[in-house]
Amino acid sequence: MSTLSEKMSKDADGTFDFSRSSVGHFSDFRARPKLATAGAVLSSKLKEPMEIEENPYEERKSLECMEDEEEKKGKEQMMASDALNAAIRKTLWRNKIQPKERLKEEIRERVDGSPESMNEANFGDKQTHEEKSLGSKKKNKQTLLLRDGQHCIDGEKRERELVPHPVLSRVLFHSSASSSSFNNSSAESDEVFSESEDAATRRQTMKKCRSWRTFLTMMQWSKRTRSSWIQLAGHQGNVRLSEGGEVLKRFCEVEDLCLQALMSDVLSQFVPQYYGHICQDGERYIRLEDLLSGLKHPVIMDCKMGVRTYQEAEILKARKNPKIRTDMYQKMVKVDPAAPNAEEHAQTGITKLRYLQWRDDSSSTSSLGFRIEGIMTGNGKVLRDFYKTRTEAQVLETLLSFTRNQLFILEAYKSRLQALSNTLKQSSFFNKHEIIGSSLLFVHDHSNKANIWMIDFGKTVPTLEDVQLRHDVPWVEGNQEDGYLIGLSSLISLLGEAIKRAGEQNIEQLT
Ligand SMILES: Nc1ncnc2c1ncn2[C@@H]1O[C@H](COP(=O)(O)OP(=O)(O)OP(=O)(O)O)[C@@H](O)[C@H]1O
Ligand SMILES: O=P(O)(O)O[C@@H]1[C@H](O)[C@H](O)[C@@H](OP(=O)(O)O)[C@H](OP(=O)(O)O)[C@H]1O
Repeated sequence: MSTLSEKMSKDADGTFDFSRSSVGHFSDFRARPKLATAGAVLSSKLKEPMEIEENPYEERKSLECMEDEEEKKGKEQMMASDALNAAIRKTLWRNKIQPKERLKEEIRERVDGSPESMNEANFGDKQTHEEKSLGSKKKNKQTLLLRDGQHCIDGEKRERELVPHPVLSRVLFHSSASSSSFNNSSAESDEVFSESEDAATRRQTMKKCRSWRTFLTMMQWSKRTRSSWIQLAGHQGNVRLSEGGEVLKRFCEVEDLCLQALMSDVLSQFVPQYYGHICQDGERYIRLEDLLSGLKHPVIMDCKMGVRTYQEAEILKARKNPKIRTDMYQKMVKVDPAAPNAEEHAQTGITKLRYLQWRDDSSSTSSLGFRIEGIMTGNGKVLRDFYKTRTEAQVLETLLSFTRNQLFILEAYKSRLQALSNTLKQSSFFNKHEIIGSSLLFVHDHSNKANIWMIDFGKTVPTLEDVQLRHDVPWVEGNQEDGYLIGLSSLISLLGEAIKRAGEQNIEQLT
């Protein structure tokens, strides 16, 4: 089995030229202060605004659409404005804060007219707005309000009924339906500007509308980066990106309940924002924030956490009703023809439990408490062959290749995991759940933005009343331990080792 660096070095375009990248980034690193937390690392990496040069045509086109000089000036000023840049950067790559604080911040932003409120609307807040809008506007379609306020649109091809911010909807209307500039006297405007508003207030609001439009134009550019969205691991076809930019995942009640609980837990800052459900063509989906949003050429790694990937219930099921799976036998033979025993060869089948246990043992799951499921490199190459990446040395090599020895990416990842470790200690969700088959999604891009998120709660279940999990002790049947913290501490220590190795290599290359 080849290591990741071997696989990468096979790339014809030489994208992964370690010597070049290492030297460059080392000097970068030396110039930066040592950053203590992921938040600090991230904010220090968010200096670069969106890559406007990516779509010069779009920029020109949108500028042409602006009719009056004032508007052009407004746009230029807005583009130069630090505040907007900060808002966009934050929108593209937010460093999450607690939901309550977020809600307060959003309310403030809405009052101030900041564009962020559009993209990062709090679930409850957005929901209320959607419901209100749905109630007040008589739509020509049947809208069913489901439990928890989620809505499901019947007989309609649209993905969801998202009603944006009132001012924003006006901007959308104007920018999409007509190329004319904003017109105070239009019927549309009348809905936005109440009769009691004086001219000054109107002017003020118009200014905001323009900033909204500028923001939307810039969001259009960021949308371009979506072509690099990918479902890296898991059941293929289970997860996809909607037209509206949300991640839609096939509905699973177990996962849905977890996500709901997580939104009000301290762990929410490590979990994609959950927006409820949607029904589409008779299929139900969970709506999630896209963690790759705004990233150009994202580099991703999916690590499945824990010392086992099967629930105790699956053991009981396998004993009671052993179902022989030919597909799993075939997958096993493909990786290791010698893995099945004589009986399994004879029946050309194995049970799912046998397959999952074999997967755990031949990868680093059983020994290190996590395994690498897949990696997408910056040039879009997808690597999923980590079945036999088991030892610390193999994982370390893979981590170095994944990050291309970039010290500050490694540092940011390590800090983020340390923050996760601290937060897990305070989390009541973590305290009360057995977390099986959940992943950590590592994401960074060429502009040095990096983050790690918890995803996939399809096999995460509440523990029984009398069970108190530690998460850091070995599993024996019946103790329900998942070994999540074993995996986390292995990852942290391997990242520490990778930082050391990358530093040494950088020094070697400099001397
Ligand atoms: N919110 C998200 N934003 C961006 N990408 C995501 C998001 N959620 C999932 N993905 C992508 O989809 C992949 C699979 O996600 P997930 O693990 O939730 O699916 P799954 O089918 O339940 O997996 P499994 O079969 O391992 O249980 C991830 O590796 C990631 O690439
Ligand atoms: O990654 P691999 O080697 O392809 O193996 C799959 C992986 O273990 C999934 O986690 C598992 O789904 P669950 O997590 O839902 O159990 C799936 O079982 P399935 O084929 O029964 O869906 C396996 O096929």
